[in-house]
Amino acid sequence: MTIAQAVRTPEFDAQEPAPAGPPAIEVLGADKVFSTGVRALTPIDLTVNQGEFVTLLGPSGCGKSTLLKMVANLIEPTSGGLMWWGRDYGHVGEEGKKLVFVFQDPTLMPWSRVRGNVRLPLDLAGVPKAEGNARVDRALAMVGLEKFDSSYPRQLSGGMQMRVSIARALVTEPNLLLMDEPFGALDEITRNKLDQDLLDLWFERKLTVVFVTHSIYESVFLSTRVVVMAARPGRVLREVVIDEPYPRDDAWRVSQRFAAYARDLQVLLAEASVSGAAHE
Ligand SMILES: Nc1ncnc2c1ncn2[C@@H]1O[C@H](COP(=O)(O)OP(=O)(O)OP(=O)(O)O)[C@@H](O)[C@H]1O
Repeated sequence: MTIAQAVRTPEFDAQEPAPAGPPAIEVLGADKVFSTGVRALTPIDLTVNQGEFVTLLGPSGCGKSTLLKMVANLIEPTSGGLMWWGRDYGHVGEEGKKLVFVFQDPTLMPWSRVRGNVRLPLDLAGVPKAEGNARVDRALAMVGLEKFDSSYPRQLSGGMQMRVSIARALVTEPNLLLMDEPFGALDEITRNKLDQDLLDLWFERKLTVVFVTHSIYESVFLSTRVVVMAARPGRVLREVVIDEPYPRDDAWRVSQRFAAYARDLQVLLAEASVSGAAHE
């Protein structure tokens, strides 16, 4: 019996199938061996359905970012493959299907005001100015920065800069948001606030999100499903459905069910570390 099985709570066993939207992303036996010889991922099978909020949780080096970058088509699998909305990557963009990647570092242009930073993807795509400005206004309102459109990045806090980065992603009107530890560098209060705002945005706009984090609490707060990964070699250890209705708020953070999920994931992460060490 594994440690995780030994302490499993009722919540843990009461797993329901993931939300039933059609697949947005299918990872089909995709693995990754880098040219250095490092095997970052063993073959992964994972489906993210439309409308889900899926979090990849695991110890450092377990391949979370590698998997997310494969989903973003920023790196190719060594073998196996992926499908985006049931088709290959060459068809992304058809029928209005778009994905966008948000990094931990907001990577803003320091010489450009907030409005210019958010408008960048539209300028690159040749969107006419009037339409672009209207879309920038909408994106800034979504992240609560409409009064800061003339500020420079250096005039903003770290949390506000991250909001600009999210607005720059939303201005492209994506269906799928891929986020690699977007709030990892922020203090806990700012992080909780941004988690709440992101969740509200996801809920209202019916987005699909794949989110990478080290934080158990963040994963329980946000996710419809947590994919726990283990290292050396990187693999999926377990998927846990967080069976809690939305919208979620601070009452969820302090509930007993939240604590039970967090405890179960803590045990699973301990198992992930032990089994990772066993592979060394
Ligand atoms: N471009 C690369 N070339 C060679 N090895 C790489 C490359 N990118 C990642 N790796 C290795 O692949 C493994 C998985 O890395 P990855 O960054 O995906 O893990 P992670 O779970 O996201 O880690 P962290 O939580 O620390 O960001 C690590 O051993 C890492 O050193």
